[in-house]
Amino acid sequence: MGAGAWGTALAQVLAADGTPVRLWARDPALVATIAAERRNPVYLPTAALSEAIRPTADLDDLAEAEMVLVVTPAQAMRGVLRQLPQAGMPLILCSKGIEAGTMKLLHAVAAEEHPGSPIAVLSGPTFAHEVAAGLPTAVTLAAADRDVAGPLARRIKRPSLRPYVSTDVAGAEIGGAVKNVLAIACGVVEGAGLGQNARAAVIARGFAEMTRFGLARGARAETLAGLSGLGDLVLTCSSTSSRNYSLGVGLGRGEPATALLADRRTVAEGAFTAPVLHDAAAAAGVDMPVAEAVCRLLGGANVGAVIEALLSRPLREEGI
Ligand SMILES: NC(=O)C1=CN([C@@H]2O[C@H](COP(=O)(O)OP(=O)(O)OC[C@H]3O[C@@H](n4cnc5c(N)ncnc54)[C@H](O)[C@@H]3O)[C@@H](O)[C@H]2O)C=CC1
Ligand SMILES: O=C(CO)COP(=O)(O)O
Repeated sequence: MGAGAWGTALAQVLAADGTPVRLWARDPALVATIAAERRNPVYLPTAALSEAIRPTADLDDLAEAEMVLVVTPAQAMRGVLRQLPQAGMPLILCSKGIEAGTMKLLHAVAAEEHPGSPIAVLSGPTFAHEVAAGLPTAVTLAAADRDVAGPLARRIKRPSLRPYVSTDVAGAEIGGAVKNVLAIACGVVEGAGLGQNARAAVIARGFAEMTRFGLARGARAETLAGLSGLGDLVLTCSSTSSRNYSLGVGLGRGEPATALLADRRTVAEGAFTAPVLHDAAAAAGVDMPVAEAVCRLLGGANVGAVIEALLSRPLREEGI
């Protein structure tokens, strides 16, 4: 469900061995193009798509599915889930974010919209173009019930896709949501020319923020230090393949956030997560200075002033 870069890549890795996969896109014109060209020229132009992928613009076509992978932008998830037939099939949430307004993690959103469906979360260091190309990738597959996560993991594993099972759903989600905001911060470091020492500092202190917030919201530290937390943080904080990192590079160069966001066709989730995270951290009484700095930059604050404010914070002991 969702034919952006990530939904298309997941469809491809699952269908590469001939497993039939329906790929839902909301845009019928994109569905027609994917069916005709066996490519998604808008969101994943480099990947040749398997004949086993059947694109559709009709959510009713998913009613008979063995499972549904939900891969819309995080803020669109509730609306699209509301239109999906209530067929009780497992839902695997692959998007990364926190719902604006409610501050809910996406598994809670899905459970509200589909109370009859088992819910799982798939998250980790996974650039879509690499997954579609069959390059080796490991992910966290989390569900509250191990008897849900285990069979799903066995069903989606492929020679190049290795799921690790977890029962820490909140931890798997928080890592993916928070790292997008921290990836913007690392992009800012590059764009502002602050050097590699500074980037490593942002990754390490950002991880401390992720851990503080995660623990406050019921996550386990070992999950945050795993694929869906630290693993994904390292990936997206060090590559311009990350849309979030690239957005940060622009901000660091002093380009206005409004113009950078208006220019994007693809989603940089961190820009939507940052203000929600700011509110959620305040509600949980958690200090998140790096995420807060990203929020200020997205709101139009001056780069130099934001960096100065971060560096002049009172000294503290290292640790979470
Ligand atoms: N691209 C990647 O490498 C990865 C992305 N993700 C996550 O997957 C989610 C989707 O990301 P991508 O596929 O990369 O996005 P994308 O930017 O490539 O495509 C977004 C897709 O969502 C659709 N869309 C936009 N608004 C919508 C709405 N209101 N209702 C339904 N569909 C809507 C667009 O038409 C498009 O098909 C995000 O939460 C992202 O953080 C997770 C892992 C890897
Ligand atoms: O989540 C991702 C890789 O795991 C993709 O990162 P971006 O959304 O920053 O491109």
